[in-house]
Amino acid sequence: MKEIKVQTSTHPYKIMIGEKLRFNLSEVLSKKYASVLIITDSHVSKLYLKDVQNSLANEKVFTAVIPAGEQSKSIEQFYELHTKAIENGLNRNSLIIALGGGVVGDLAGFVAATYMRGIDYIQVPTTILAHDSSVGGKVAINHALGKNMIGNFYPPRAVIYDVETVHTLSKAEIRSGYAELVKEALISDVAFFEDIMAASLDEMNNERLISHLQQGIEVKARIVEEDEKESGVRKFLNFGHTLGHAIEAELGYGKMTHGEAIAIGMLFALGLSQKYYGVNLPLEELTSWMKANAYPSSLPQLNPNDLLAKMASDKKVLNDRIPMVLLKEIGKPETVEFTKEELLEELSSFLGKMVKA
Ligand SMILES: NC(=O)c1ccc[n+]([C@@H]2O[C@H](COP(=O)([O-])OP(=O)(O)OC[C@H]3O[C@@H](n4cnc5c(N)ncnc54)[C@H](O)[C@@H]3O)[C@@H](O)[C@H]2O)c1
Ligand SMILES: O=C(O)C(=O)C[C@@H](O)[C@H](O)[C@H](O)COP(=O)(O)O
Ligand SMILES: [Zn+2]
Repeated sequence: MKEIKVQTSTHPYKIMIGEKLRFNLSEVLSKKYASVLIITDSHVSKLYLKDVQNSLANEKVFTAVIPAGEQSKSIEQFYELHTKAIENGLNRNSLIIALGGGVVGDLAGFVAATYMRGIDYIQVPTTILAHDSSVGGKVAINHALGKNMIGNFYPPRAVIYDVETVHTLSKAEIRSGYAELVKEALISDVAFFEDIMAASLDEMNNERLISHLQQGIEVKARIVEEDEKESGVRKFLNFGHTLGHAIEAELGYGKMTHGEAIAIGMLFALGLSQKYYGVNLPLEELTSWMKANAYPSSLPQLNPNDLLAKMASDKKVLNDRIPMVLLKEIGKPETVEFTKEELLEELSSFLGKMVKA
């Protein structure tokens, strides 16, 4: 097992990465809790809930199973989970366990952040994407007008990542998770990026997968330690997200996976970076890799003005300009502000190509 420590303003926590960790949760909990509520979704419950329940034989355990999918990051589901917590008598000495991907992690983390003004929770990620979402304490639900609009920064007590679980993911979910690894590579390290580009998602060997997950987590953990509340370098973790989030909201949550939307957002951000800095970036290499790995290469017709309106309500926006994370080169991200008019031209041309592709 590998351990990565994260220091936050409220408390430090450990990310434990290894195989079969889901069978030993009790052993890694640092304290005894009055009760535990495991929140998971309808797919993950069938695969891993029993293992986790059995590993907590000495605790009083309740479970809540939400419908799988992005639409569960909703105010209604949030309220239902609070009802469940109250009905089961959870108190300030109770623990919430988020067992699943980023949807469960973001939602359950936000329930933990708000139940009785905040109780402990741990992340037990089961998707590749959740190497990112389980670390850093961003917890949230969506609003029809924007992604993750209702949330908080609320770090978990621990992240227990049993990497064996990702072997049951569908190809679409592997793709989605790898988009965030590509993001972490692009903002940090050319060797990491090239190692991903050299791999095929269909033939990924376990050792390489674990190495990518560990590298991605290291990148994320170090950024979060430096800037937990996103006033500076944490914005770089949003590379590809300004457009990606707008696409998710415009298409309707869950129509495209988070990672696929972010992958499209990264292509846009790379093209914009090339033009803005007059540099060559691996836009073609990434486009070919995405094609080889069956990422969506086209988009339904979307109105650029509607997308821009969503981008203008992004959390990074502080005035009437839209901050975009760009790359000067791999590992050298910067935030650059654009007017809506400047972005409209770029976006219209990008979307034109995506619709035709
Ligand atoms: N908080 C953050 O820092 C952060 C970072 C990145 C993404 N996110 C959020 O994460 C969400 C996306 O997370 P996700 O991609 O994990 O989606 P998800 O949680 O919806 O999981 C994807 C699908 O895979 C299924 N699944 C989960 N684990 C499985 C397993 N081991 N085997 C088989 N199926 C499994 C789920 O039931 C679901 O159908 C988005 O809402 C995004 O905004 C948050
Ligand atoms: O941890 C971060 O910071 C990120 O930006 C990670 C992103 O991958 C993630 O999708 C996050 O939820 C986006 O946050 P938001 O503040 O743009 O909603
Ligand atoms: Zn993301």
